[in-house]
Order: sequence, then structure tokens, then C-alpha cells
Amino acid sequence: MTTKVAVLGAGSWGTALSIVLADNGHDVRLWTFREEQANKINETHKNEQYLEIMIPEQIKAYYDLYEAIKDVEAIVLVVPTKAIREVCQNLSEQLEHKPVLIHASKGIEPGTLKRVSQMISEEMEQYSYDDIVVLSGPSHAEEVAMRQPTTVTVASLSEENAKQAQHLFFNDAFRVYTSNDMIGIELGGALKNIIALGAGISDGLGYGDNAKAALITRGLAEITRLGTSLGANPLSFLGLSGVGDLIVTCTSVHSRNWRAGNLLGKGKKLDDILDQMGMVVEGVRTAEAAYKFAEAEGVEMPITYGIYQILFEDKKPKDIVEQLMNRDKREEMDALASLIRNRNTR
Ligand SMILES: NC(=O)C1=CN([C@@H]2O[C@H](COP(=O)(O)OP(=O)(O)OC[C@H]3O[C@@H](n4cnc5c(N)ncnc54)[C@H](OP(=O)(O)O)[C@@H]3O)[C@@H](O)[C@H]2O)C=CC1
Ligand SMILES: O=C(CO)COP(=O)(O)O
Repeated sequence: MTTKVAVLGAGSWGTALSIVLADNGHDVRLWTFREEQANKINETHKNEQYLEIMIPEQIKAYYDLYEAIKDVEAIVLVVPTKAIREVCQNLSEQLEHKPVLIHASKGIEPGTLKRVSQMISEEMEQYSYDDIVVLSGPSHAEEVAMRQPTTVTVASLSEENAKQAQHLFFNDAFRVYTSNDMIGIELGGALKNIIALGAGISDGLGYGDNAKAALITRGLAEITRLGTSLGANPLSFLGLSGVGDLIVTCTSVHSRNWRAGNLLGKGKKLDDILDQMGMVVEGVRTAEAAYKFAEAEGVEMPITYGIYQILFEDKKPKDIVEQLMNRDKREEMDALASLIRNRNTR
């Protein structure tokens, strides 16, 4: 059955998800706030600033938000986290009905420490937190657009909405699982970007696979610690939006977070890196948010703290490596085990 879907955000990920939806036979409206970009996509069937591949002709680009959303049955929100509130305010003013709302953005707001679904429900009277669906997992846009096998998770407190989202996106190159752990799925997707910056820094410094495996493993431990203390199911961090996304982002040259970290490790300045990237590097703002979150929750996140110091306190990457390697001796699973024990006895 053909569903009318509006995808809001015509960057790499919005375009790749539009391709999945178009392949599934849906009527896709890809919205951008730049008129010349909408015209160019409709004329050339390419969005070449973000992806090299041709896009199916049934994807129509829109500049007028009302025209894009007026009669759709689903909305997929894929703008950078820092644009979520602004886009949701406009959307809320113009939306006259209640299509299922799926977001695919990965970040935490530094000022409020809110996840994306929390920001959406604050800005849109049409939706409660329980209605919203998040889509997350190891899924670089470049590979999804080429129909390479990819697996993701959709989570919602509404089982019906999660299943609807699963059905919309599911195909033989894009396998979609469901979950009801909103907190775990959103936090896994957001926090892995910080560790990916670290993996890039490590590679930029010339360190090898041992260092990267250590960052991924100990990074997962601290993501799980924070996530569990915020109410996530610890098992979610062993899933696609946890270790899955952590692996892909820490090891792929497609990752903007890894690439930004790599340049930091090579001695480039953060502002210059962000200027030349031309795409969002979510891990930077999320590192600030996670550092504040960890402080507020009393959770140890030494890697996140070290990356925060490199990004915001101008600390040298080599000094942070020394700081991490010389922390007190400890048992591998102590902090995590006690958190999980506390959670189970609550
Ligand atoms: N790329 C990927 O592989 C994946 C990305 N994600 C997540 O998806 C989200 C979007 O990332 P991605 O598409 O890659 O980012 P890009 O940087 O590729 O694109 C961002 C898009 O959002 C637009 N935008 C920025 N601000 C606004 C605004 N205020 N109103 C409307 N549109 C705006 C940009 O417009 P303009 O062109 O004018 O700058 C651009 O089209 C991020 O949270 C990211 O972490 C998740 C999974 C995979
Ligand atoms: O989330 C992603 C892949 O799952 C994309 O990561 P980057 O934003 O680092 O490119």
C-alpha cells in the first residue's frame, strides 16, 4: 500500500531515508528550507551536495512546508538536533492532522539535556512523548542510498506506531527491528558520536587497532553506565543502536564524527574542521551535553570527559591519552555491575 510520507531535512540522511521509502513504493515529499535546493533536486534527481547517487523520480522536493505535509500519513524528521525545536515549532503551526511522527536525529541538547523525542513533544502540542518513534542504528547514508544491507531499530512507547514505522521502511536491503526502549535507543545513537570523535582522534594520532578497540569497549561501558542511570534498558546498548552504531561510526570513513576527530588528532583546530566539513558533526554538542549529564548523575565517563576537554578546553589529545591510561587501577566490570544491580533492585 502506498503511504504519503514527508521527510523533513534534505541532508545526507533525509535523502537516503527518502530513497528507502521510495523503493518501498511510497509517495515521498522531501522538504528543504532552501528553495534553490528543492528546484535543483526536482530538475536533476540528485542532491549532489550530500550524496552522489541519482534519486528515484517519485521523490519530490518541496520548499513550502505546508504543501509537503498537508495530506501525509507519516512524517520523518531528520534535521540536525540543533534545528529540531525550530522545525517543530513551524511544523506545529502548520499541521492540521496527526500523521505518525518518526525522528532519525542523533543528539542531546546541551542547554536542557533533553533527547530529541522530548524536544519534539515540548514543541508540538499534537504529539505526546508516547506517540513519537525514533529510528536509529548503524546506517551510514552513503551505504543506505546504494541499497547495501543495513539494519536499524525503531523504538516507541506506542507498539502500534513502532510497527507502522517498521512496515514503512522494511525491505530486503533495510531490515528494521522494533523496541520499546526510547531512552536506550536515543541515547545509544547520540552518545556513540562522542566515542567516534575519540576513535578518529586516536587514528589521527597514529595509534592502532588496540587503542580503537579499547575506546569502543570502554566507550560502550560508559554509555551503558549513563544510559542505565537515566532509565534505559542496559540490553539496548548491546543492540543495533548501541554497540552496532558504535562500531560503524568508530570504524568508517563515512562517519563525520570520526573524520572530525581524525583531523583533531592531526592537530587541526575544531572551528576550521567544522567549517570545512559542510555537514553536521553531532558529537561536538552531544559531548557537552553528556559531560553535564554525567556530572549531574554522578556517573563516571572518563573518555567523554577527555573528549570534552579536547573540544572545549583546548587540551592536547596526547595529554588526554596519558590521563586516560593513568587512571586508578580497577576491576573491569565494577561500576557497570553495581549500576545494573541497583536498577534491578529498584
Ligand atoms: N548521515 C548519516 O549517515 C546519518 C545521520 N544521522 C543523523 O541525522 C541527522 C541529520 O544528519 P544528516 O542528514 O547527516 O546531516 P547533513 O549535515 O547531511 O544535513 C542536514 C540537513 O538539515 C538541514 N538543516 C539544517 N538546519 C535546518 C533548519 N533549521 N531547518 C531545516 N533544515 C535544516 C541542512 O540544510 P543546509 O543544506 O541548508 O545546511 C541539511 O539539509 C543528524 O542528527 C545525524 O546524526 C543518523 C543516521 C545516519
Ligand atoms: O549515525 C551515523 C551512522 O549510523 C552517522 O554518523 P556520522 O554523523 O558520524 O556520520
